[in-house]
Amino acid sequence: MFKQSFLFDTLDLTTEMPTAATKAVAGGQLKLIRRGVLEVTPSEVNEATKSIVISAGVHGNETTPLELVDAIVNDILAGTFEIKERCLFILAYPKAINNKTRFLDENLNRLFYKEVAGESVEVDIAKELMADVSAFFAPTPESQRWHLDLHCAIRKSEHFTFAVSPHTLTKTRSRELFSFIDKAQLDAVLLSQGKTNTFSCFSANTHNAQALTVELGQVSPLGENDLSLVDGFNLALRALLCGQLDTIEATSKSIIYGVCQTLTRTQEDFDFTFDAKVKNFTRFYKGDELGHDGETTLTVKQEYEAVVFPNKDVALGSRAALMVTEVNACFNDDYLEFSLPNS
Ligand SMILES: O=C(O)CCC(=O)N[C@@H](CCC(=O)O)C(=O)O
Ligand SMILES: [Zn+2]
Repeated sequence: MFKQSFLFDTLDLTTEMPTAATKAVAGGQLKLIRRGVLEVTPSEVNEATKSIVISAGVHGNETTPLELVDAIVNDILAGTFEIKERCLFILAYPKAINNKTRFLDENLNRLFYKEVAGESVEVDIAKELMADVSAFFAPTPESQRWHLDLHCAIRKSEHFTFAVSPHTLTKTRSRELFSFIDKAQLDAVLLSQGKTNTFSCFSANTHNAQALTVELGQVSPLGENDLSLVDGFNLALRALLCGQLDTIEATSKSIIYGVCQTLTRTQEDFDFTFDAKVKNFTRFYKGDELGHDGETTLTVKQEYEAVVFPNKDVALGSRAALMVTEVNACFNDDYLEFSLPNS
């Protein structure tokens, strides 16, 4: 089906990819929808079959997920790994991956919303990917829809792996999804409180999918990743895809944080008080000054707030950091509910 592999054929923009090519494998069929978008269907599909989107490469310099996905597809083709759920594997942004940069014109992972407009490479990609995911989820029960959008963090982190759970008004934080987070040995999970127009947010809000952005360590060049550092995640992901998640024991509980502030850059004159190389989840305490946005001083409001994804140079109107704090969460009717301290 591929000259080299799903990943390296996708990245080889000098060669056409035979869209709609199919290949039967033990226990299913692979169908190349288009460059970078591969649908794998198990031999048996019923109401209980999950439909799982696994996306990687939304940011071109985040390469661990690319290597994990390529290894899974290689094993399916080799017949050594048999999926039992419907899967859509996406390698989202070949040009940025080849360019070894996060994006070319603008951040693709802020463009996943229906009314997206404008002229950029990324807007076109976002529209195509939303259409691919919508087509994949269309014939399926909402309760069986999952989307794991795999990323890496730009900076070092107090938590090497963590997930971001997008905010929705529907039941998209299931006990099963959070059991997966624990079984995948993700150190932490952030509960968003507002729309973020990310890929996982699109699937959760538009298709009521159980969806996460997953951060798998720190960015490094393709082929230079130590995949052993995300073994726990890889094993749980593979167990999920072959319907054997219940064979995986959770050896620890992920710490649950709530997003208590989203710091947005609205002014040219924007800066933080802390060093640009600060680790994700570095803590600041009530009253601490975090920085300024024009004339507005940014301060800590909770007893403590930990900073995640700080980037003072984002485009005006974009998210410059998330501030999070630990929350008490519980499951009500098998869906997670939480409240911020003193809320
Ligand atoms: O390390 C960073 O600053 C960014 C890493 C990354 O790409 N994270 C995602 C998170 C998306 C979300 O909030 O769900 C992003 O910024 O797009
Ligand atoms: Zn990313």
